[in-house]
Amino acid sequence: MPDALLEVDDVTIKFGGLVALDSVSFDIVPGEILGLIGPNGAGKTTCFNVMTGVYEATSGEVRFDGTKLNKLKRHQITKLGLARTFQNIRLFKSMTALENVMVGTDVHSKVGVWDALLRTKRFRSTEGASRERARELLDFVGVAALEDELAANLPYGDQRRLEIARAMATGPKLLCLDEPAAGFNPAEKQKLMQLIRKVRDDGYTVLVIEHDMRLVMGVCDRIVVLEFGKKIAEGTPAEIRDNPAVIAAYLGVEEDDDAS
Ligand SMILES: Nc1ncnc2c1ncn2[C@@H]1O[C@H](COP(=O)(O)OP(=O)(O)OP(=O)(O)O)[C@@H](O)[C@H]1O
Repeated sequence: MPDALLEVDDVTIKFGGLVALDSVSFDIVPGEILGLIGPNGAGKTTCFNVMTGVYEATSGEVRFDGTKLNKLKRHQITKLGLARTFQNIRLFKSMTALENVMVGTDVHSKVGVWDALLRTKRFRSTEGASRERARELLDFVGVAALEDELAANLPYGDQRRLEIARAMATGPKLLCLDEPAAGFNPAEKQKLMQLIRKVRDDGYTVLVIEHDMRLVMGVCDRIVVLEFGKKIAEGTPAEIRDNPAVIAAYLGVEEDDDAS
């Protein structure tokens, strides 16, 4: 396996008496689509949050591209190359689709406030490049025709796609999608699977948290399964599908429950 892009190394997170993550370790390698799954309350979002700087690990560490993330702020983590979308869409609703994506491209911009106020040459050329990149990304996710629409007016599925474009605009090495299929019908899920594969084929590494098993099994190269804050399995979709501990976790029965 190539060197890991992201390493979750023996991470524990406690909220008071509750252990939300219990000595969890796994790697994400460049170019893969990794799925993080588990029943409600298993710790998936907590895991996402520790990777993206929302929470700090109680013990253990997360390394991204060799850099320890524990003490970094969210924007510093974004600059390192880790971007995410949210379970509940968080677009700038009163900005257009294009503007939403341009905001993402600003992460690496060297343009300062004075450049913007005075509309300097540097500002104009950066703005032009940013607009062009944003257009490419809108086209990539399939919402190019809606670039001038306010984000709030986009159909739900297109808002989700726009969020992915905005996250991609930050130029991430790792793109983390938090329940991207939430609220989708089967046809939209199918389109989303194609988009996730296309994102990976374009050179990105992808982490997906998702409840929809068909989507996870259909799109992921590897899957990590959490239950009650612990990693209970890791493997290919076929391995996970047949894993007794995973089946038991999803059926809500004990592994050693002999039903006698
Ligand atoms: N900020 C917090 N303070 C206290 N407890 C928390 C906090 N965040 C998460 N938890 C708890 O940690 C546990 C794991 O929650 P988490 O949201 O990570 O699970 P999940 O697998 O993402 O669940 P779901 O699929 O329902 O989103 C839960 O018991 C939850 O109540």
